[in-house]
Amino acid sequence: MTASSSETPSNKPDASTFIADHRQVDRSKLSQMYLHYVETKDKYPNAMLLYRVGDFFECYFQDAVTLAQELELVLTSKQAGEQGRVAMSGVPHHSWERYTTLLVEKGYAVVICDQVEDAAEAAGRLVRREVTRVVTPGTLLEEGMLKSSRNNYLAAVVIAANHWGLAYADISTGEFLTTQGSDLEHLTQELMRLQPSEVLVPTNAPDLGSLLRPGETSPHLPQCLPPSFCYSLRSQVPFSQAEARPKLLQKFKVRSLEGLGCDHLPLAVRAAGGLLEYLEDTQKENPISLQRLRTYTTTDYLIVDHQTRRNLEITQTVRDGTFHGSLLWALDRTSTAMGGRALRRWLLQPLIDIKGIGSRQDTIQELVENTSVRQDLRQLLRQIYDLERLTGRAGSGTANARDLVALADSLSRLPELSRLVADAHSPFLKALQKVPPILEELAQKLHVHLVESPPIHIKEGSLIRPGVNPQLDERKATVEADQQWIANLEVDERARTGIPTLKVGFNKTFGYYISISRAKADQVPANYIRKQTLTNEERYITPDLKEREARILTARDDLNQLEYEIFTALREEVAQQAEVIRNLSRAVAAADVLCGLAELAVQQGYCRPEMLPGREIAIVEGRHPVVEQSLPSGFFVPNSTQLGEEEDAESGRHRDAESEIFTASPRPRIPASSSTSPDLVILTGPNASGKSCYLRQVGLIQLMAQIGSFIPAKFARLGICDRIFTRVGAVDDLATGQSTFMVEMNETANILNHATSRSLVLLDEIGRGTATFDGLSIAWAVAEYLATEIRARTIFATHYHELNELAGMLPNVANYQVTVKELPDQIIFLHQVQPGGADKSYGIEAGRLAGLPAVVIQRAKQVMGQIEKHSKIAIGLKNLE
Ligand SMILES: Nc1ncnc2c1ncn2[C@@H]1O[C@H](COP(=O)(O)OP(=O)(O)OP(=O)(O)O)[C@@H](O)[C@H]1O
Repeated sequence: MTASSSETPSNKPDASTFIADHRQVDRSKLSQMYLHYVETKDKYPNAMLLYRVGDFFECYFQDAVTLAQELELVLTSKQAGEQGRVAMSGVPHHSWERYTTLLVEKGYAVVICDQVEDAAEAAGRLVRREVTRVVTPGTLLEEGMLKSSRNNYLAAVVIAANHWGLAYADISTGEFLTTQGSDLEHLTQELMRLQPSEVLVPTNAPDLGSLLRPGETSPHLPQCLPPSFCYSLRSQVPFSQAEARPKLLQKFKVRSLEGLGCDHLPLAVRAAGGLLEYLEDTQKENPISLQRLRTYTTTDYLIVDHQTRRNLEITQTVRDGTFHGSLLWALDRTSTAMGGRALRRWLLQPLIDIKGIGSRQDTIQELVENTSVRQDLRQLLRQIYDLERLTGRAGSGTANARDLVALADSLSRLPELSRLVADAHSPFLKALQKVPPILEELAQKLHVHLVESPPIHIKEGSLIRPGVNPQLDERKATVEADQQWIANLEVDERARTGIPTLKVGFNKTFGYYISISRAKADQVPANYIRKQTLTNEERYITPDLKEREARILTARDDLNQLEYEIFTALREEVAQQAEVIRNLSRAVAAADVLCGLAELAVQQGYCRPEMLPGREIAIVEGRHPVVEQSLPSGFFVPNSTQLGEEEDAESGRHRDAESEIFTASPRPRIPASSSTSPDLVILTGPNASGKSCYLRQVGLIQLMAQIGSFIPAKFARLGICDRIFTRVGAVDDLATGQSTFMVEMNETANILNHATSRSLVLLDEIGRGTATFDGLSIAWAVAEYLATEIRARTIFATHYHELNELAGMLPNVANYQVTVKELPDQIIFLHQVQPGGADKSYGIEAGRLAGLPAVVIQRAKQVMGQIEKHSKIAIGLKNLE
């Protein structure tokens, strides 16, 4: 890619020969255009200013240097009046989206200063240019800049002491939510869930307007904000109650914020108001159509902290951060982009409301039972484009004609969709039964007006069908007649002049011309006016030809303008219906997720779990949803789980775990243990036997159940969890300078401080990062605390067999082991979870299989024999001392 210039650039830039900082110039010596550039740059000192000059967007001064460095473009220089040469780099104007995407991905804000009038209109004076858009990571709209599979969130936070407000919006889909909380840790967790592309923070920093790229720090950034996001430092004024409240009232045309649910939440209001102001500031004349603000509470959902989401590999794997191998990968059978995004949102925010879960389950069940509706629905959904984002682009005036055609195609599928589910009785299918007639009319109108395959550019005509607008048709007919006259000219003039090689051509500089080979130049008629001489030909014009040309060009401009006006009026009509389209899109997205989950349930043989308000977690023949799909069919060994004694709803007493579900019902029994429904299970077994897999399987099944999905099991009764915690093999957190052991202890402390009897706690080893006895002691105390003080449902996988003794001391603790079959010189992994504790760890055997030298293995066995003989670890009861 080479840099551009309407002037000739110097080929070898030499930093000493040009100015690369706009603050160093003598403005009185700048030519008009550069003065305007510098003045615009003053307003956006922290953004990259892309300045339209003819067919290019150019950057000057420091932005030119950055642009060239970041995008590997040529850095050159340009004469900027008497001031001399200034650094310059640029990109072709039609590829601004691509280059802007790259810059935004690198964490830059990009200001687009476009020409807002034609160079011809300017007639010699400086062409009028204006900032038409400020593009930042959180304010992307263009299709090419966004990932279809995930939302692109812009967040805003307001922090006051230990309280916080958080608002977030995806301006491409219109989603807009706000909340408020009182523990800064919860704010961090919400941000980690959302993974916003940009976070607005009100500060009194001197460098307001700057965008901190991920990892960059500022003393003005509150400590609780994770460093992995882009932060925009904003003025505090729009985030004040005095500014934010009226802004929301005005935006949503309401008299009070009560209807939006945030009247009593001042911090939520301030965050939302500040976010709106930012959108106005960056979008300039493109209005953003947001959905009505919704207020939510984090405790309305199952709380899954970032660590747990990571450990359970919900959206990406721990090992290499890939989508492939994650839970989302295993579950996603959606057919639309909207459904894909919704499934991701659901997985990151499972429910705790049994009724809500039940509605989703009912819909899945109906689709599981009705194969033909399910298949037809999937087929139809595949033909529906991204209605949410298409509507978003229509609303903000960035949609092109292709977008509107795609929108019309999708809208016209909706009646078919509604007919398909006409007899359905589950809630999410019923939501599709009524398509507002206005949407059918809109689709019809768009189809009638727009050609089937319009071009991308909307100002160059060929968008509107004939018969739509008489004025347009009339002008088209005139242009066509003139074009036909020109087309005939070649034939007529050849006959008239007797020159068979005479041609009529067109180029941008001269317009239409008649070309004749130089050898025949003496035969040209008298009315030909010579315009250009080339090596082999002469080019002429005639007054008639020029007259037609002028008519064609003017008529074509008018025509294009008229088409553009008709198009923008259509786009405006779509924008007017944004709310209606988006409501339906949400219903389509939800139905798509559930249809995909139904398909998955059928393909993989999932069951509908019974969801209960109690504490029981009973899973019969459960499977790990991801590992199962990665293994050949039938290879995965199912395992059952029984945790948490169920409380008798009326008396609140614990019911006997041997009650009806496992005795009276013909359902398979889960393994019996000392406690048939323990709160805490100590899980032992050799390396690679399947402990981690089992542990995660239980967490994933619970999480899947709470998004309303069917689950990989034969049968399950699951009490609703308030939180899921995991602690899984730690990795050094080098970024924060914490050792493996400290990370492990921090995570364990977090669990012990926040878990409740309604939580599910999954611990994969504790205390391995320190001396054996320290580690064992901590592990023991943690298990004991969880079982007796918190009574959280816990599975504790460990190599410390000593912990098996706990089961003999505490009634709500049981031992499970993952079994292996021992042959003389090998171990066969059965992957079966059985009651009882393993008494052998096979660690030395694992070392042998891994290829440790025989002499080392031999010596290890000898040492172990000695330790076993001499060491008797005294493990006592609490009141031992
Ligand atoms: N139930 C199962 N059915 C079939 N294969 C399984 C099952 N459970 C685990 N596996 C396989 O065994 C491998 C090892 O399992 P996992 O990592 O859970 O072992 P582990 O006991 O936690 O080992 P370590 O103690 O070394 O961490 C998994 O990668 C998986 O492929």
